[in-house]
Amino acid sequence: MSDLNQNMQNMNINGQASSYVPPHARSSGRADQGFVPQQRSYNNYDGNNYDGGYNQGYNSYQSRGRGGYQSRGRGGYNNRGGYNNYNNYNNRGGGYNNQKFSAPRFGEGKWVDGKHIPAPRNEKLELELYGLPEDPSFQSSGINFDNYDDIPVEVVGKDVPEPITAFTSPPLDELLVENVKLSRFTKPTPVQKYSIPIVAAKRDLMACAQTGSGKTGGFLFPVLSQSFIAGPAPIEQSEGNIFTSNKAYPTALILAPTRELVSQIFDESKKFSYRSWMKSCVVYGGADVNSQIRLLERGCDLLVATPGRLNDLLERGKISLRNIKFLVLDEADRMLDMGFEPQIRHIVQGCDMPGVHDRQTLLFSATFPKDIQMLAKDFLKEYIFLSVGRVGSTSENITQKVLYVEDDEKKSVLLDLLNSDGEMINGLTLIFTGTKKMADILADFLISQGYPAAAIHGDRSQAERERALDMFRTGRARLLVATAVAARGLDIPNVTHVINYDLPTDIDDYVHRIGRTGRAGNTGVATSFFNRNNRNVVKSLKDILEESNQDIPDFLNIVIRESSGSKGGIKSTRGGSTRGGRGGSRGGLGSSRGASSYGGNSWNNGGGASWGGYGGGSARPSAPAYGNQGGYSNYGNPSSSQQQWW
Ligand SMILES: Nc1ncnc2c1ncn2[C@@H]1O[C@H](COP(=O)(O)OP(=O)(O)OP(=O)(O)O)[C@@H](O)[C@H]1O
Repeated sequence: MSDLNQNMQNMNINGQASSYVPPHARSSGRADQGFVPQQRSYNNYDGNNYDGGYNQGYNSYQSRGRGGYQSRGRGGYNNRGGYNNYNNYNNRGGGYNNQKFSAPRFGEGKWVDGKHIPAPRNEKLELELYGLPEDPSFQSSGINFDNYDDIPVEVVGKDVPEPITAFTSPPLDELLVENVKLSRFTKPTPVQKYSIPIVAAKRDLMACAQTGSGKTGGFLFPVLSQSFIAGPAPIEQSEGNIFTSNKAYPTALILAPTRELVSQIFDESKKFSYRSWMKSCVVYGGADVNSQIRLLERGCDLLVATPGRLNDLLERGKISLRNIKFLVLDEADRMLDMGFEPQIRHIVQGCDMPGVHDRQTLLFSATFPKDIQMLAKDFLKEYIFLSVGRVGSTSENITQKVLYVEDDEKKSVLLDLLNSDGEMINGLTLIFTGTKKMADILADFLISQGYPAAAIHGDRSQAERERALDMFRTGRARLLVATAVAARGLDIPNVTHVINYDLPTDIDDYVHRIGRTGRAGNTGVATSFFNRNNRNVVKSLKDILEESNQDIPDFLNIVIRESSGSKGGIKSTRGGSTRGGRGGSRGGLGSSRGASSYGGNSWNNGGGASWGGYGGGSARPSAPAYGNQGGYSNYGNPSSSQQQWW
């Protein structure tokens, strides 16, 4: 890698063809011989080869239309017979009804006469849910996990509860603590340290934390724990007999932008709701709606959904939101980017969900542009704002490299990277392209060169997308070529390298893309191919590299200089010309308490969102002072164009 880097750094970027001849194109014979990728075998814990049963299991899964990643290879518990019913064991009407009508199933507890009765432990299920410690398809925390403690945290709001330092009961429910231990989580990440007591104190929360730093647990732990303690809401008589109305009445609703993300959150929720009265369901578009309805009819206490499909099911009268105690919006900025705002507003304000004072709302977002602030103003009450690290910053667990590569050299350089030491042996590599077409072309190219590659993008069917992800997770495809559809939230263990074959045009996407590696305290590498076509992000890319103490190649400065001399110049897209959502000054907040000093000025770099106006002492936050700082020019309506490249 280092030789290659040297070559790249020394490349002539003055528009002449490079003299660099990639090793694989030289007559060394490697290209002729073809590459025989080394691949670790990933067997199921029970010793069955995953390949063997995959298709059969996958198809049967599809025919049930269950949704989610059940075939993703973490033991594949729908593929093997004995456990096929585990996820179908949901009793109708959720935990409330268990007490009267249904015998609990494996791993499902019940709520009886105001008491939580957890199910007995089940060894096989635990193996399915939590895996073995050495199983690489389960994320384990890495050597830098303790470094999260050094990340500056800022908490703003009235009467902020003290953070916790360990997973203990109280404030957490005992069962949740047991499930956290089964997941081998030894201590909370910063976002979890704060979110757990904040939610326990019945407060609303708006939060932002670095990629891979445990935001999912940040909302799942407190929501599940509080629900375990409080139990389900009784169904009112006026609703009629729910056994004939076949409606689901979830207690908690989690909205997230993509099918993959909701499926992943659903999987996590099953781990942490194990043995409890809470039954999880997932619904998303692109999968058979009738199968999802049948599952909902069997009971749903925690619903993870994409906004579009949830609206559909609400319109069909299959779900009532009247019992919602917790509303979580994950990746809120991405949902707005994707044009989901009308659906979200309809779900929250236009159906039967309790009002803002009768539920708790948690909003997680990487950026805080104007429309997110509007949403927060309408959906949250006197909330606490939590930020872990600088908003939009990258984790220092990721080593970022930028190579100058002209478009027509990208394939060659990619092959070089893939052939460099250990690349195809040690971990998984995620390669991002700018377009769906390029994702297919590149995956085909890599396969033709003998590399185990799969592709995922928005034009692929749901089954194809799940299959590609599954192959990647299980290591059967060690390379996944993806569009931005895989940029956010996906938590795939053992991704050691992210390659931006095409850099994104939005620097926030860069942050999320590279955040697929270096998660949970593990280290990772992100390599980006840069050329003059990427000049729109050059300044913001340099800012990001600087902030996270990475090397800055000279060519970035050259292109910045060139561009600032040209008509219009170059501006940082960070909080400036394109999005304006990053950073953001937040004047006028009430009390402020940081776990460590936040460095004050870093919030003011962006010049984008003004986070002002929320008076600490008022019963409700007053309208944020949006500040009109000119940071939002392109932010308004990206959904249609975005979906083209997804
Ligand atoms: N307390 C913890 N101890 C150890 N590992 C943890 C802990 N909390 C979360 N993890 C693991 O860290 C990984 C990243 O967590 P998660 O996916 O929630 O990150 P995230 O902050 O939501 O990232 P992104 O911004 O990319 O969505 C997951 O594999 C999760 O299981």
